[in-house]
Amino acid sequence: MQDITGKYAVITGGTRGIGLATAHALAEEDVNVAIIGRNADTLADAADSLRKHDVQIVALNGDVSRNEDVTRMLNEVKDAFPRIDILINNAGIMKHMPFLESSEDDLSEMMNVNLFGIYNMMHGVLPMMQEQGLGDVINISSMSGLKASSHSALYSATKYAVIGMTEGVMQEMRKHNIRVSYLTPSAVLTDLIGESSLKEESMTHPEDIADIIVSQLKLNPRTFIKTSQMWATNPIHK
Ligand SMILES: NC(=O)C1=CN([C@@H]2O[C@H](COP(=O)(O)OP(=O)(O)OC[C@H]3O[C@@H](n4cnc5c(N)ncnc54)[C@H](O)[C@@H]3O)[C@@H](O)[C@H]2O)C=CC1
Ligand SMILES: CC(=O)C(C)=O
Repeated sequence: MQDITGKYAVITGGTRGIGLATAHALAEEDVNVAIIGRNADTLADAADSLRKHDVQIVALNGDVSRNEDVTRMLNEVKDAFPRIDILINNAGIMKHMPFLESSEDDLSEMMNVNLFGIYNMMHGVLPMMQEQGLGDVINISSMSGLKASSHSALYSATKYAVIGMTEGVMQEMRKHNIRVSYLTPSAVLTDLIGESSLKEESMTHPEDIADIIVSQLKLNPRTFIKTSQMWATNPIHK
């Protein structure tokens, strides 16, 4: 295992859910963390909650689907951090609806955040990691990126696309000692899925995904887990 103390991480969608839990877990490991969020107030609250850890915390306000925001935010990171070792592309949105009731706007809204957001972030960060000759990028897809279900056709399309893009980028980056991987969680107890038919305690919690991310980052840099699926062990209906 490697020691990740003192590394520098950027987490998109770090203001709540899986992103915020990951920010806390990394800060707990003495990793310096920059979080990205669209809402200035929630971003400030999340950053304040992270300041109990004895590491550098940077709050970046912007929308990952807007390339100009990503360029500005990465310039802010470069002013604060000497390098970026870890990029967690976590920001995502989900809309559920029957396919025939969906619109092109629904599709482009989800594509813009879930796919172009990751594209924009990787375009900005990977050249820095190539120069460093090391780095970790973890993209959050979903079980919906492996198997679509009724009313999730558009969301699934974005998450399948994340996997396709990640697989290709992974192959290009290995020779630079950059580990590019993706996770496919199933239902996680966050605001994104809203009311669930499952008992909360029996579901996967955001902290569980954060634990997996930290474990993967601690692997010796010569090895990585290309992808992993997370399931609740024994999901129980209410
Ligand atoms: N909760 C679940 O059951 C599962 C979630 N996922 C994925 O995990 C990721 C995180 O999801 P949750 O923590 O559940 O969601 P959440 O809704 O609790 O948090 C999403 C975060 O992304 C941020 N965000 C959304 N759009 C953004 C944008 N355009 N620019 C910057 N930040 C933006 C939000 O402000 C928030 O901080 C998403 O990509 C989601 O698709 C995957 C599988 C299961
Ligand atoms: C929300 C999501 O991505 C699920 C349940 O796979």
